[in-house]
This record gives sequence, C-alpha cells and structure tokens, in this order.
Amino acid sequence: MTSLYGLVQRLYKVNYPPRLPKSTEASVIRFGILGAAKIAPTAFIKPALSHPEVVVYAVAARNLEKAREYAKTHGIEKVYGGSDAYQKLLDDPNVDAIYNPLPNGLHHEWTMKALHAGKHVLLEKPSSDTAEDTREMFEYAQSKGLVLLEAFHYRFHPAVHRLKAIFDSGELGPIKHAEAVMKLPKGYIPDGDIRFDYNLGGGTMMDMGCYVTNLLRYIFGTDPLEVLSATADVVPTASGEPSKIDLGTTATFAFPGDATGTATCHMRMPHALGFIPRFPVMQLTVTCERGELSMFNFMIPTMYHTIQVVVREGKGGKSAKKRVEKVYKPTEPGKKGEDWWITYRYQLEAFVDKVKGREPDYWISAEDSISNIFWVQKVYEKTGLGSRPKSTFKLPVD
Ligand SMILES: NC(=O)C1=CN([C@@H]2O[C@H](COP(=O)(O)OP(=O)(O)OC[C@H]3O[C@@H](n4cnc5c(N)ncnc54)[C@H](OP(=O)(O)O)[C@@H]3O)[C@@H](O)[C@H]2O)C=CC1
Ligand SMILES: O=C1OC[C@@H](O)[C@H](O)[C@H]1O
Repeated sequence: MTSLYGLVQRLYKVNYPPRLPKSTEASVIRFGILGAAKIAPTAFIKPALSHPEVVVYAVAARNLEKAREYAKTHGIEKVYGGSDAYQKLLDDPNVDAIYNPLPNGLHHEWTMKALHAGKHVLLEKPSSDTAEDTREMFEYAQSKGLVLLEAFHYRFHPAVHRLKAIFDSGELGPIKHAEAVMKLPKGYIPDGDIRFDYNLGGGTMMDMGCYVTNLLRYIFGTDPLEVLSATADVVPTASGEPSKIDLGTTATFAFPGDATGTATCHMRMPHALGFIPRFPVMQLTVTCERGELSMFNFMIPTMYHTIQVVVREGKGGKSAKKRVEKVYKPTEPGKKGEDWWITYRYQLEAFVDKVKGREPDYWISAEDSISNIFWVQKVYEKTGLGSRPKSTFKLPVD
C-alpha cells in the first residue's frame, strides 16, 4: 500500500502493533533483556507484541529502580537489579533467549556468558569490537547448538531483498560505484552517550558505519578487496589528547571488477546554513554499467521508501527508462510479512523460526557478521584511530 492512507496505517501499527494471543506456555520463547536499553522498546519489545511465540519475560538493569520502572512501562513480569543483575537473569531457568542491547564493548562478554548459560542470543549490531571476538561467539554458539544472530534488522525487509534482486538480475549490469550514507543531524546523540566511549566500543564507524559497510558488502555480494581511503572527523577532546572517537567517517573500498564503494556515516551533521536542522540521511546511490539505482531509506523502509531505477538503453545509453518501486510486503509466495511489519519484526520472525528449528525466510550468516566487523576494523586502521579494544573476557574453563 503506497498511498497516504497506507503510510498512516503502517506508522500506526508500527507504534501500536496488534497484541496477538500468545501460544501455549510450552511453546513460547521467554526472552530476557540485558540492560534497560533505550533501543529495546523499538527494536524488540514492541515487535514482540505481535509475535504469538514470544514473551518478553525479564529485564535486568544495574539499578533495581530503573529495572522496575522499565518493566512497569513495558509490562515485563520479572525484574533483576543490581551489580549482579545480568548474571542473575542469565541464571534464570525460565529464560530461553536473550536480547543483548548492551554497549558494543560488552557484546562479546555478555553474549559468551548468555551462551554459556544455554540461552539463544539476539545480539545488537555491531556484533563486537573485533572479528576475533565475533568469530569466538559464533563458534561457541555453534558448539552449544544455540542460535546467535547479529541484529542487522534492515536486511530482513522485503524492500531490501528487492533492492538486492535488482542488482542480481543483471538488468543494470555490474556495479561500478556505490555510495551508502547514514547520517544523523546534531541533537540526536547527546554528550556522554555510549557512542562517545572508546572503551565501550564507541565511534560512528562502529555505530552507523557498520550498517553502511554491511549494505555495500550486501549489494556487491562479496567482501571488499581493500580500503582505498578513509578519513574521520574526530570528536575534539577538552584535554587536547588525540581522540579515538570518530564523529563521522568516509571510507572508500575497492570491490572486485574495478568497482568501488563509499561508506559515509556521521552522528552530528551540522545544521544547514548553521541554523536549519536537517533530516536524518539513509541513502544508497549506485552507478552501474547500464543504469543507476538509488534507494531512499534503506534503514526503516516500513515507514516509507523508494527504489528508483534508471535503465539506460540504446546507443551510448542515451535512452533511459525510469521507474520507482516500493515493496512493503514479501512478493514471493509463502514468505511471511505484513506491510506494517517493521524491520525488527521481520528479524524477530526469522530468529524465532531458527530457534524453533524451522527454516527462516531469510538469515544472516556467522561469516557475514565476522567479515563485517573485520572491514569496520580495517577502516579504523586506515583512519589511524585504530580498532576498538578487543574483549578481555575469557569463559571460565568448565
Ligand atoms: N538496531 C538498531 O536499530 C539499534 C541498535 N543499537 C545498538 O544497541 C546497543 C545499545 O544502544 P542504546 O540503546 O542506544 O544504548 P543505551 O545507552 O540505552 O545503553 C544500553 C544499556 O547498556 C547498559 N550498560 C551496561 N554497562 C554500561 C556502561 N558501562 N555504560 C553505559 N551503559 C551501560 C545500560 O544498562 P543498565 O540499564 O543496566 O544501566 C543501558 O541500558 C548498541 O550496541 C547499539 O549499537 C542502538 C540503536 C539502534
Ligand atoms: O539505527 C540506528 O540509528 C542510530 C544509531 O545511533 C543506532 O545505533 C543505529 O543502530
């Protein structure tokens, strides 16, 4: 549904999803959330309302009062608070799976602990600070027969699958250059946010940069060959010490076939003319041998998006056929989804299918997650800011 009415009803249902009756006690998956995170209501708690097999059962926060308040607001039954709250949640036998939205630098430690406790893990992006840590988590999950998924939610939406299918169909010919941009205007991310803390895996390349790197790797269908250039706009420090936190980064990768891809991210775009606030930018622009494609809003396509395709034909590609596509529901028979399903809802559907031993409509492999953080690290090396610190956590020997 592409009308204004469609837009309004999608926005309404994203915010007030139907609360579907839950399946039997025995068949629901009980989730626990590590940390009373800001992102969890949007990315997990609301999408769970319309999933009959998901119960958001418990939350743990370092401060008991905060945990209680959060649980009350979101209708969560079980609360853990205090310095050992996360571990207590993992030790709860009623918890089957964990949603881990902790700061990036804690992803490895708490995912390893959750897997150790026998829980499946839906893990926020980026998977960890280093490819080595990510590999360890996925190998451990596999050895325990548990599901682990890095929450690159946009990859589960049918509009993004259509985007990929257009490239794969060959109608535009090979990609010559792609630009993936994700930028937030200043005012969105406050001072003191986890994204400014190097030891917590901060930096914009870790945050929005991991998405645009992921998008380039996805549309090319392969990893880059190298980082050709990377520059960072760093956070000024009061002490004058060199900062390791990038406010924004632009990196150009070489891809096979003499192609290039540029990833740009920024967490504090300055106002236009110094005073006019800007809108967030989530844009993909691609030049191919026989045409161009641009996608507006690859990140939250449920709200609204466009995929504009220009196919060049004739001598010298002079005649151009232009079309705009919008895809709010899966078009392939048998694939699950509703036009109001936000990316996170599609992702949750797949996660639950995997836990239940059913074939999900779409999945992101361990190798994909490992490669993604590998290339984020490579960009940090190229900018001179260096990778975020490798986790020091080691599982106790059983
Ligand atoms: N998929 C998506 O669209 C999005 C994903 N994210 C990802 O989710 C994760 C969390 O982001 P966001 O919700 O913005 O983060 P928050 O600032 O809300 O932090 C998340 C939680 O981290 C916990 N925490 C544990 N240790 C620390 C510490 N030393 N300092 C600060 N917090 C700590 C806090 O838990 P407690 O409550 O116990 O104090 C807090 O609730 C990140 O990995 C981010 O990349 C973020 C936004 C969007
Ligand atoms: O989707 C997102 O948008 C804003 C970012 O800061 C966040 O971490 C990211 O996941």
